Amino acid sequence: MTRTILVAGGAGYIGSHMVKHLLEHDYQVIVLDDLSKGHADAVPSDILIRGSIGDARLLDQIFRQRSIDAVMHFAGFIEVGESVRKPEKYYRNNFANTLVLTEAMCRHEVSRFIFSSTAAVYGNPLQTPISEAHPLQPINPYGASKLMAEQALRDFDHARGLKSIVLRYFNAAGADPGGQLGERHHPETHLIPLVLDAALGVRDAITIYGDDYDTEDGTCVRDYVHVADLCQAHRLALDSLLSGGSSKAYNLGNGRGFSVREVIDTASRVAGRAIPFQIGARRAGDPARLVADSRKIKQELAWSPEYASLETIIGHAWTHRREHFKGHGSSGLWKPSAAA
Ligand SMILES: NC(=O)c1ccc[n+]([C@@H]2O[C@H](COP(=O)([O-])OP(=O)(O)OC[C@H]3O[C@@H](n4cnc5c(N)ncnc54)[C@H](O)[C@@H]3O)[C@@H](O)[C@H]2O)c1
Ligand SMILES: O=c1ccn([C@@H]2O[C@H](COP(=O)(O)OP(=O)(O)O[C@H]3O[C@H](CO)[C@@H](O)[C@H](O)[C@H]3O)[C@@H](O)[C@H]2O)c(=O)[nH]1
Repeated sequence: MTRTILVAGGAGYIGSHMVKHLLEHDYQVIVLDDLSKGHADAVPSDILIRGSIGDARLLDQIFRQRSIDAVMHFAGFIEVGESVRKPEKYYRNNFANTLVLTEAMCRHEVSRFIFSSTAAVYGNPLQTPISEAHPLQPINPYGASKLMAEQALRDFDHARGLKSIVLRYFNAAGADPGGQLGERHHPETHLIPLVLDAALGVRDAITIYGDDYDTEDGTCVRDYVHVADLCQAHRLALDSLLSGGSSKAYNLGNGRGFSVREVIDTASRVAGRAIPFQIGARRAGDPARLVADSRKIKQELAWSPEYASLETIIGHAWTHRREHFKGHGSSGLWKPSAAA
């Protein structure tokens, strides 16, 4: 039986890779995205509904018209620094609008939900690697807004039988191994695409945010996880819920940290050129080291990352970014005809 999945935020970076992955695995897909950050050309036009997860009437219409088996929820705002300056924006979109979505699901008896959460729910780690048992102590409104949504999901399960799998990504990175999709945030704040822009000469240099941390080379250490491996984890989570599995939360990372300097060195090797950098001040709110313990999802759902090497992650990002700046349209290189 073909299952139909509503992908909220499916025109964004991770969501668009997920849409492609689901279509390749014979799911029917409907994308709901308000295009506040996403790109219409990242998904097939015949499955895209432009609108907000905060629009209860639109949601009622969608759930009435289509028989939806599960919802994957990528929609949200993602910039930690902005969340500190404009907390209301994050609590409204990441928390309140998530509530609108889950309430609509309950009205229409759609009971399986996969939620994009983040390592930011842990705050400053008390120890690394970080397992799911680590205390949840976010230090910024972005992480707090995601944690509030997680808490609501626990209560919705208890009161309404909404089964959810919460996936806490560490640093999502890389691009579609087929080269058709990639990361296109505006503004881009993530390290790997910015480093590659410096390699391409699109920016003069990359600024390293602090080299006086308590790490091997003084720069921050992060756990980079390939977007395609995130997609695999989502599909395993979906299959678990569709076969009657219970609500869970899982970390997604490779369990190995790389410093900012190591990322720049690896990108230099991948791109075959020196990458100019300068040392800048620390960025507020950056923990020194974030590394995931992802054994739980490996044990329980048999998640098995295919692209764990940093070289591969950066290699795929490089392939996409180079094409993007060569002027291949807006890099919506994927023109599938698959329809829901
Ligand atoms: N990128 C990362 O490293 C990372 C790490 C941890 C967690 N996450 C989470 O993963 C999810 C996806 O991240 P991303 O990097 O793909 O971000 P993104 O900005 O590329 O994608 C988010 C998408 O959601 C859409 N959107 C936002 N608000 C909406 C609304 N109210 N209604 C409908 N659509 C809406 C945007 O237009 C965009 O297409 C986010 O929830 C983010 O918090 C990302
Ligand atoms: O120009 C830059 C950009 C970043 N960094 C550093 O590079 C590392 C990675 O930064 P970035 O790519 O911005 O990711 P994070 O701030 O680690 O946040 C990502 O990873 C978190 C989980 O680990 C998620 O919660 C966030 O949503 C996601 O954006 C950090 O130490 C930054 O200080 C720089 O030195 N220079």
